[in-house]
Amino acid sequence: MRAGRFLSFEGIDGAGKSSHIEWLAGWLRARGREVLVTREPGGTELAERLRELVLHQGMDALTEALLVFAARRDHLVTRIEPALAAGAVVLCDRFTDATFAYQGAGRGFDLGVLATLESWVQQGRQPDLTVWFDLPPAVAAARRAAVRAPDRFESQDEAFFERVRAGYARRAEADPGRFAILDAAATPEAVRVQLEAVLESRGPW
Ligand SMILES: Nc1ncnc2c1ncn2[C@@H]1O[C@H](COP(=O)(O)OP(=O)(O)O)[C@@H](O)[C@H]1O
Ligand SMILES: Cc1cn([C@H]2C[C@H](O)[C@@H](COP(=O)(O)OP(=O)(O)O)O2)c(=O)[nH]c1=O
Repeated sequence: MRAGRFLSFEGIDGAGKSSHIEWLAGWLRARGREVLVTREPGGTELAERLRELVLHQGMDALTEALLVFAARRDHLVTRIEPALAAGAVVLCDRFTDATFAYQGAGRGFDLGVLATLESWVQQGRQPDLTVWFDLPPAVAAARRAAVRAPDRFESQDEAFFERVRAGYARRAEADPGRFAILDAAATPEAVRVQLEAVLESRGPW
C-alpha cells in the first residue's frame, strides 16, 4: 500500500483554490490514488457546524481561534488521520496556515498561543505539501466582487488581506520545504500548468 499523503491549498479568498482542487483530485485518481477532498473549517458534521459560527457569528479573536482549532481536532481524528492511515491522498482546502494568516496576521492574535494550540491539536501532524495560491489582494477582491456575498472574512478591507498575505509569507519562510508558491494572478490555465509542475516535482504519486 502506498503511504498516505497530506496536501493543503492556501491563499486569500478569491485566489483560485476551489477552482483547482477537484481537477487535482482527478489528476491523482488517474494515477491510481484514493483521494479525500475536504476543507477547513469543516470536513465533519461537527466541524461544519463550527464553520457556520466562525463565518457568520461575531466573536472575539480567542474564541475564533479556539473554534477553528476545535473544528480541526475533530476533522483530524475522525477523517484525515484515518484516510492517511489507509494510504489515501488528503486534499484539504485550507489548514493551520490559514489560522496563522487570518487570526494571527489578519486579526493580530498572539502567534505563541496559536503555536501552542497547533501543537496540542495536531500532535506533530502537518501537511506534506502546502500549495499557496499567492496573489495581490486587489486582484482577489475583484474576483470576489464578481461572484459572491461576502462572509465575515471576505468583507474585510484590503489592509486586512495584505496582512493575511504577509502571514502566509511568514509561514512559507519558516517551512520552505513544505510550501510550493503559485502565481495565482495568472490565467486559470497558467495556474494549472504551475500546479501540475509542482505535483510532478513532488512525485511519484
Ligand atoms: N486564475 C484566475 N483568473 C481569473 N479568475 C479566476 C482565476 N481563478 C479563479 N477565478 C475566479 O475567481 C473566483 C474565486 O475563485 P475560487 O476558486 O472560488 O477562489 P478561492 O477558493 O481561493 O476563494 C471565481 O469566480 C473563479 O471563477
Ligand atoms: C481554516 C481557516 C479559515 N479561516 C477563514 C478564511 C476564509 O475566509 C474562511 C473560509 O472560507 P473559504 O475557505 O474561502 O470558503 P468559501 O470558498 O466557501 O468562502 O475562513 C480562518 O479565518 N481561519 C482558519 O483557520
